Amino acid sequence: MQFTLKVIGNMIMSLEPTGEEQENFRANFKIISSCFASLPFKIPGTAFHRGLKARDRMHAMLDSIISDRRNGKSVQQDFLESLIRKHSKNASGEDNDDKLSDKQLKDNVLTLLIAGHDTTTAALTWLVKFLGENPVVLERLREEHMEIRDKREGESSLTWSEVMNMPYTAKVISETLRRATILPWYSRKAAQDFEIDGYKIEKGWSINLDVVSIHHDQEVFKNPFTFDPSRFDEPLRPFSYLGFGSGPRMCPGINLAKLELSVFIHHLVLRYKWTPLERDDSVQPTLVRMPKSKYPIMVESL
Ligand code: HEM
Repeated sequence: MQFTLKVIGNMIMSLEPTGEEQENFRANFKIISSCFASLPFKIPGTAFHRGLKARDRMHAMLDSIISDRRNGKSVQQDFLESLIRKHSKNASGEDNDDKLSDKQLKDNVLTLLIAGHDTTTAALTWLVKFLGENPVVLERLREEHMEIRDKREGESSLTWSEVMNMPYTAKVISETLRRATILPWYSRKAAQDFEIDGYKIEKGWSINLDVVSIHHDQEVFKNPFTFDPSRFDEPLRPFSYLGFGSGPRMCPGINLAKLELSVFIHHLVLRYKWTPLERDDSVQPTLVRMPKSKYPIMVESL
């Protein structure tokens, strides 16, 4: 979905939503995303090599954007601006030890774009699919948003306090992330030797969590394959829901992602109805779980 790249590109670095810069950016971004989990062979012709070349082109674009910001040619109020002003090394080199070099700065921007784009795109796609398949949930969700709209005075847009007060929407988002499990695994390093189900794990080993199984554990989630946001009415057992991970490495984009999803839901359910064009439940076996068909739909105004 181009929508999420436009939103995140705009928030992080005020990228124009259309035009040549956005097109180049999107083309390179697509190459990087598609070879993200490829084997690391730096040999021309491999996906990894293509990814490195695309990253270099992205760095060159960022170099020119950063230089325009530093010499005052472009002034913005975005994440990149605060990285440049507050967190990057200055030319004098004084008091710079805890600041980012330009390469680190560019890598941070790319990390946020990559980590924040495909995940949110997948979440939106699953959301549309689950809502389409669960008309009762969709109706209740629509009621919540109609109430918000009806209470609003005049033509004003969605406000921050409205977004913060969407209890059913928050449960729908959590249930979407549970059922879909956008990131099916991620790893941790064992801090000490331990044993689990008879398997010995040694300190320092990398452990992959099987989040799909955790999210479909019958003991925690009754009828785990049913889409049921009311599961989140009561607090769950700790570590049984890991839609955004947990602990110090938990997703730092959690609030941005929830905001994007809530705003999208608001406009989607108030304005549109949709029907799927393909019925295929298989999941694309990539790092970010996505319906294989990308879930094409036909959309009509309500
Ligand atoms: C629905 C959308 C999203 C989902 C489902 C999601 C999910 C996750 C998960 C499961 C992790 C691993 C957490 C862990 O190891 O405990 C993660 C890490 C991360 N996410 Fe997200 N994420 C989303 C959106 C975003 C956005 C919008 C951004 C940034 C703009 C972002 C940036 C990151 C980064 C940088 C990490 C690595 C954190 C670290 O290793 O310290 N994510 N995300």
